[in-house]
Amino acid sequence: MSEPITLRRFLTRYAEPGGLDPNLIFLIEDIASACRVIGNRLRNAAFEGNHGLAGDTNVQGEDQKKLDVIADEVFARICESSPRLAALVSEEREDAVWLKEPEGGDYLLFYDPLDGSSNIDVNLSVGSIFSICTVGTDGDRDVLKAGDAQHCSGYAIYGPTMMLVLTVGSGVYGFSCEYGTGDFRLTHPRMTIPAETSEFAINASRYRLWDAPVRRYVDECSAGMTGPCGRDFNMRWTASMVAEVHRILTRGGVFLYPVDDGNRAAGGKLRLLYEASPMALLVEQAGGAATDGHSRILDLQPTGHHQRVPVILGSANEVDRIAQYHTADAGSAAS
Ligand SMILES: O=P(O)(O)OC[C@H]1O[C@](O)(COP(=O)(O)O)[C@@H](O)[C@@H]1O
Ligand SMILES: [Mg+2]
Ligand SMILES: [Mg+2]
Repeated sequence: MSEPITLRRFLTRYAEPGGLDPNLIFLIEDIASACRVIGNRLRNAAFEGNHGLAGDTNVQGEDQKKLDVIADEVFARICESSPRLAALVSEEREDAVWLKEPEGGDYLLFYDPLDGSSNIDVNLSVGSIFSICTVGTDGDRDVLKAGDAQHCSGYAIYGPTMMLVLTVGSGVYGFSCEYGTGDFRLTHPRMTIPAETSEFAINASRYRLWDAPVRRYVDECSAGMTGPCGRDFNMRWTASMVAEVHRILTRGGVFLYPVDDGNRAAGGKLRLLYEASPMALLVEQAGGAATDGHSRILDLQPTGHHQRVPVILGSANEVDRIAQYHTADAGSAAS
């Protein structure tokens, strides 16, 4: 039997023809260790009294779960000693945490320590999302990086199998955590998203709040065989972006968290730096597409750490169709 491809073996031998920077490998391995620890803390949460609210709100005014706080601390504790990591930028912290005086080529780590945390208490899949960029020049403390500047992005999914899924800019690879050894082993090489799909994911309870292009898309999908699509669609909503993206990377589909009348003032629901950009890189690397309805997500220039944006991602043909509906709607509003 051939030797298993562990995460380390993949990163050192296969991830990039010329070899990845060893300091990037150290950082990705630190992230994997943090995710392994978070997975264990989730598994033992009931015994350790870690279900429920922390009793505080985060910078965005959201109630923090105890495990949001724990996962954030685990990420920081394990990754902060990574060589050449200059700053941590967390969804749960108001400001970037600078670990050293930044030098050109140092790394910046962006993370959502626990995504989909409303699912913890009901024991459904949650995840952690991460993204890595570099410092431009010595002393540069700018962390507002556009998605195209990412060197690596990925997520851990804490589901029936714990997995780490990542891209270092050339394809998407999934590693399953082996029970017992804790090793992440390559089980899903070159994950790809089919261009066509008949499955969509959206929080349909917000129907009354949606803009016309989103309603049009969902109405057409819901009309199935009798509508303009000429085929039936399936719908899924887990309320955990990691789980939705993982499903899309596995069997295709489209995910929408659009701007609507309920979240327009905030700019949308999902965060650009910790959720939209990392997932958009993965989705594009798997052959899919990601837009805010008007622009490619990876082209968006952040204006703030915790900026929120509309997100539509997944199978390329469906994402294109939804983007066309937005263009047509903007055109008719202008005329
Ligand atoms: O509550 P809703 O409208 O279903 O929103 C669910 C969305 O919010 C999120 O849970 C936000 O992430 P956090 O749990 O990190 O705040 C996404 O994972 C998910 O797609
Ligand atoms: Mg999240
Ligand atoms: Mg979160």
